[in-house]
Amino acid sequence: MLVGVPKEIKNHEYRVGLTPAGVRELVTHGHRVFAEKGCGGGIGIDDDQYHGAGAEIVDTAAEVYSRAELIIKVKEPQPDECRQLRQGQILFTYLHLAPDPQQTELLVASGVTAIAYETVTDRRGGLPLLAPMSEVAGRMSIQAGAHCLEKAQGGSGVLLGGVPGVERANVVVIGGGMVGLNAARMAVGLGADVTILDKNLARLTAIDEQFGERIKTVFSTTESIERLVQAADLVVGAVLVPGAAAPKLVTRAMLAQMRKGSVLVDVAIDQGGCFETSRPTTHADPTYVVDGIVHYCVANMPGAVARTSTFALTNATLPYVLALANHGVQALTRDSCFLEGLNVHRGKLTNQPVCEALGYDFVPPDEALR
Ligand SMILES: NC(=O)C1=CN([C@@H]2O[C@H](COP(=O)(O)OP(=O)(O)OC[C@H]3O[C@@H](n4cnc5c(N)ncnc54)[C@H](O)[C@@H]3O)[C@@H](O)[C@H]2O)C=CC1
Ligand SMILES: CC(=O)C(=O)O
Ligand SMILES: [Mg+2]
Repeated sequence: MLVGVPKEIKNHEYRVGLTPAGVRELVTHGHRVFAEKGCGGGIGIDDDQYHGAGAEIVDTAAEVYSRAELIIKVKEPQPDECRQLRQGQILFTYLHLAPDPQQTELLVASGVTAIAYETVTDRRGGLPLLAPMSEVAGRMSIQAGAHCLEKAQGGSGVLLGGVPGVERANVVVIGGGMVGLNAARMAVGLGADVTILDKNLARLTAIDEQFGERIKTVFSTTESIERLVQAADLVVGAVLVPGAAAPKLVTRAMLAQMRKGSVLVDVAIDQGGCFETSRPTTHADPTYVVDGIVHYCVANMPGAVARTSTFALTNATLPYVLALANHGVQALTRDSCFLEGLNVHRGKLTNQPVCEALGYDFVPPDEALR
């Protein structure tokens, strides 16, 4: 198969969908890889390394899109990228369609087969291609939050771990999955007082077993969220209902009860955000203030630590990339968990929560592929 790797164009996005190690695997399996000039430059991998691994370096993204049958990316295609996709081509990347009607419309119109990293599942019900970036974003959420709490950033001037004689900060993490667990781990490490909420009791039990008395676990209801957010210095939004738009769990009214300068970090922003007052921001301008509360809502947090993130992501995606290159869309029909990644195929929308969020007719993925 002809595989293409364009350079990412989203704001401050330096990750790349395939490393030279991945190129080498593909080439060894008889595939050809077109890598856009400079695609790995942001993480210190130069064109010579791609070329040495067997890639053909092409000058423009347009050339990658016109020649490749399988496009490997990191972020959702931007409108200019969507317009270069075509029927018969496979796109494999993060999509996050539920909060993004424009991208959805463009992908449907293009006829492309679009497979979303974030909805591929595994046999244990996990999200193997979201997990590595959730680990990164969860860990980053606490360092971002700690920075936002500084006075110069508009924060309340609270140090997460306190010091002897001065109490530590209250960190509340809503959602105890991959992001939440990693956020909690960092917050505990910095000495904060950490509470984690989830509505899945099995998650709370697992966290309790792992952390013991170092973390408080609380069942997530409107009442518990309202009560805990009031006293929080830093709230991390880490919920997910796979594929669906995130539920709005912290309302604008709740902000009025918080101390001015407290911070909300909405990691779930890529699914629309779980705070009523969230809107997506970029690494160039990551925060804004509503009712005295600092909001950090960057939709591609791992892009800031692009080198770590690229290796973490491509370690997870490579087996799937190889399966697609070897078998085309048949790779999906051979593996029901991989099939759950299919979001768009030849003008049909094949992910139910996305259809519900955006008002499209749902076509089951196996039916769409028939
Ligand atoms: N902004 C960014 O750069 C990044 C964002 N993300 C996003 O972070 C979000 C979380 O991802 P993961 O932790 O991997 O998902 P996950 O599936 O591992 O965990 C989500 C957790 O939320 C819980 N949950 C659902 N509804 C809830 C509610 N009403 N109250 C409390 N908990 C609730 C679930 O039970 C689950 O334990 C996703 O939207 C993901 O796309 C992930 C990586 C990077
Ligand atoms: C998961 C995601 O959206 C990201 O890594 O940017
Ligand atoms: Mg994102």
